[in-house]
Amino acid sequence: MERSTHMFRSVLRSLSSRVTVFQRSANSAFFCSRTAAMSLEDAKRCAAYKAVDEYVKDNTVVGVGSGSTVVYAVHRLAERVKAEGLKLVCVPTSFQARQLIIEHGLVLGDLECNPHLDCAIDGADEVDAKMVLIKGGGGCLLQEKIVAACADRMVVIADYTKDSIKLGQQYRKGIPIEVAPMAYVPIRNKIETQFGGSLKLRMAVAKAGPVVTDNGNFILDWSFVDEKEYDWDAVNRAIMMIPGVVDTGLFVGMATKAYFGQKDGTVTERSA
Ligand SMILES: O=C[C@H](O)[C@H](O)[C@H](O)COP(=O)(O)O
Repeated sequence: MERSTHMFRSVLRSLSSRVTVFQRSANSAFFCSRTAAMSLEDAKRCAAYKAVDEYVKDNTVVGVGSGSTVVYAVHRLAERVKAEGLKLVCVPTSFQARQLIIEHGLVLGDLECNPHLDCAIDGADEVDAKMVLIKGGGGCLLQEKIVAACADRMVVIADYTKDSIKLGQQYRKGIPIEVAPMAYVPIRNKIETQFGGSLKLRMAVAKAGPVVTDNGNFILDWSFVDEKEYDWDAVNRAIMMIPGVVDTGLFVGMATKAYFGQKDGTVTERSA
């Protein structure tokens, strides 16, 4: 009995050092307050809430990205729709995003009915100083790139671990490349010969064999050469020319704004 009371008190103590992450200000906007123990999840949430509050307006079409940070953006979209009566149409970038939109009671759109978006909000695996992104850690790069290309602006939401000067500084899993299954070996060989480094076929975790994307393709993760200075725009274009390559996780010249949630509850910004 004494032991469980002690455990309950220590859980309460640890929670109370962290709960004041969000407060509602007088004008009902949310902001992050600083606490001693901001977690990575708190940092993601701060960035996501700020982006949604600053970029999403009434009567607009919003692209909903994929991954763990986007979950917070969808929470905030749902909160604002409820509180402010915003009229939004949400276009998903993956099966995960589609489920999030439906679960939160948001209006689901698609590119057939909504080919023009006002803004796309998405996470990233890494963002460099020039706003070149690596995306596709969750295998959703193809639809993410298509949706972002249909939006007036692409806004990135991320925690501080995604913020880099140079690609590869933070994200060590390589650049994801979505490929037609039959072509993965010749594509792997061509990229290794032309640009160096090595490519690995991404394997599934709770399934035997490779990861199969929402589009029925495979993913190659390219560990490029750290010491080399790559022109990512040129590299992206060259890889896209290889038959069988469906798309790359290199997003060059697409994102206009990035929000990075920090350890101390602040959010830093970068613009293209
Ligand atoms: O395929 C996944 C997407 O590109 C994600 O946006 C990216 O992996 C970042 O995800 P997270 O917010 O979970 O770090």
